[in-house]
Amino acid sequence: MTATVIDGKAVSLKIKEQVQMRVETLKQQGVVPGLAVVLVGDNSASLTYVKNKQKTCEALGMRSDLLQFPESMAEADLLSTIDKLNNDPGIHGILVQLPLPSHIDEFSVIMAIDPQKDVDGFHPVSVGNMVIGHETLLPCTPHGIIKLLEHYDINPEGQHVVVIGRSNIVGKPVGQMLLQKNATVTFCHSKTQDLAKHTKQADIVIVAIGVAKFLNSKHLKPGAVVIDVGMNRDEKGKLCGDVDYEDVLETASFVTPVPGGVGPMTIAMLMENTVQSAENGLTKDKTGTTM
Ligand SMILES: Nc1nc(=O)c2c([nH]1)NC[C@@H]1CN(c3ccc(C(=O)N[C@@H](CCC(=O)O)C(=O)O)cc3)C=[N+]21
Ligand SMILES: [Mg+2]
Repeated sequence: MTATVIDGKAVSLKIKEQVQMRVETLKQQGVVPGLAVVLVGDNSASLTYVKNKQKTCEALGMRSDLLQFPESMAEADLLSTIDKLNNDPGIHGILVQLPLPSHIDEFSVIMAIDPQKDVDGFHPVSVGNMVIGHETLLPCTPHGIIKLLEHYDINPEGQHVVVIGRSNIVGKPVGQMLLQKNATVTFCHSKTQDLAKHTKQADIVIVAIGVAKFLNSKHLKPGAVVIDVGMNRDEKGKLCGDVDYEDVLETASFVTPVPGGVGPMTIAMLMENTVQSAENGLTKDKTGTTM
């Protein structure tokens, strides 16, 4: 039985439609959700992603400011730029494109963003709230993965989830969020002994390690759900994931393609976070309390 291909493009479109409606409602109340994307340096990949985010923002009727600075920008200047955005009432979401040049400390930059506008969900306050299960802006890729599972009625409750990779932007948060949804979660990483022993027990495997076509059917038990967060270039320069896609089709029950799987969901959830932040701001203004 061939695996069902999880159509991230289609699900992301559905989410963007819902965001568009929420933008319309906000506009009737005089609020235009605004996203500021800060890009330091001219790394071409980042430029493509940033342009993609801007295009999507505008297509949904939101304001999108792109602030681009030279690679040599001083950390202090970036921090004061963020401070201005924190205080700009027309900006509800702030995203500083990573990675940053090595002379800039990423942690200080993330810490400088007002958690109310932290649409990446990278700020320690956002991460802390997510881990304890408190209302917060959730990290886009992990949240997008949860939405994909929901859309295909894949209920993580009681399921054994194996996450391979423990980055702060995908591996760690997605495991915590699935724990929050009552899954049994195993975190695997480069120091894990006998990886296949763990992955062959998994009902759901999430791969986010940046190694092209790493995971194959020998890592899986029949019927496993495979979520590929990889974003690599294969020998022909084509975008490919961390999963040997053709090889797992006959073993997995569901698999996400790269491109067209998790990637588009990341963008859609960024849009949703921006609208959510604008709605939070409105609630705060009305009730004078923070969400
Ligand atoms: N502060 C910050 N937040 C981010 O969310 C962030 C970041 N920095 N730095 C870089 C990564 C990368 N990223 C992607 C988002 C969508 C696609 C995406 O839409 N991928 C499409 C393919 C796009 C293509 O064709 O290249 C897909 O997988 O179908 C890819 C990559 C967000 N990032
Ligand atoms: Mg750095």
